[in-house]
Amino acid sequence: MNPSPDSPRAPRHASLLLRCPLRAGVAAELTQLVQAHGGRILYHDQHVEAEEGQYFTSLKWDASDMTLTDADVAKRLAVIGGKSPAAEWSLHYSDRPLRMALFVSRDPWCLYDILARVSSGEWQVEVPLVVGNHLDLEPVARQFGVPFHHFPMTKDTKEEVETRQLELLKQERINFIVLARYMQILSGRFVQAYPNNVINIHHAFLPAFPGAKPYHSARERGVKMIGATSHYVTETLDAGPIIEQDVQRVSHRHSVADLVRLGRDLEKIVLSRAIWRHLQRKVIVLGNRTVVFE
Ligand SMILES: Nc1nc2c(c(=O)[nH]1)N[C@@H](CN(C=O)c1ccc(C(=O)N[C@@H](CCC(=O)O)C(=O)O)cc1)CN2
Repeated sequence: MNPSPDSPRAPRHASLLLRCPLRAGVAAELTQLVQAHGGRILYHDQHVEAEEGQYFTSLKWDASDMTLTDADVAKRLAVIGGKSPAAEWSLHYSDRPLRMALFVSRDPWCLYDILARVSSGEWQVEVPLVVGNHLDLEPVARQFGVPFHHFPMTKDTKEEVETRQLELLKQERINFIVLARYMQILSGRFVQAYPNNVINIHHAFLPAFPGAKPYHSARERGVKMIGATSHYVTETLDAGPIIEQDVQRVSHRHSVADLVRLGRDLEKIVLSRAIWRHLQRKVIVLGNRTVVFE
């Protein structure tokens, strides 16, 4: 169905994330770049890490009537941000949705939650594929009309399987990957192919209880709170920059099965908040920490 000629054109929004060495005037230069060339600022937030001498900003504007080309905006940002390696920035336009791959194993709740948010239109993102190391969740992907790619893996086949996975992700122009209870440890090679673009949900309040079976460890420790943590994936297990966390009270009456049941809701909400912030271009990484704008 084609929109009628007089239907309102969707606005074209630009979202800038920038980190650069702190210097006077950088905020004014960025807002001036937008406003002097037809952009209308919709959101602007900033943060300074004084000790590291770093400036961070999240700037969003309506670019529908910009008088500069995207390439010219990028060139001027490179000058403002500075060419030093200490600077990094990304500019995303709303008419080019990000492409997200989902990696799963056997646990379905996070996959259902994500696919429901995408299929309902809550999230403007493309999900070209689901990758699973087991076939359990193929029916879930099929239910939402998303191609499922089965990559069974053992320690001996991991390198070869990851090579095929990376080829598929490149072929599908994937921008970032979500590990939705994916229970395989990614190699350093894989992680380096998507730096700070692999998001994991760990079912514990990190740094407590990293690794497999955190609910068993929590029960054994007799905790009075369980938690969930979403973080960018690094080669070191469950040690990447934290994006979002939350907790839930528990007591001696809760078995491991109870903790798993109570933890499911935490995992879904924490992972969805992290994905939403990433989609909104609100997360910048500094070392092993993040700046997460509202
Ligand atoms: N490079 C990384 N890969 C993965 C991470 C990560 O932080 N860095 N997070 C995990 C998810 N996860 C906990 O949230 C987790 C998954 C699996 C295991 C584990 O030990 N699994 C197997 C070993 C599988 C393998 O060697 O690949 C096991 O139980 O022995 C621990 C934690 C996802 N990947």
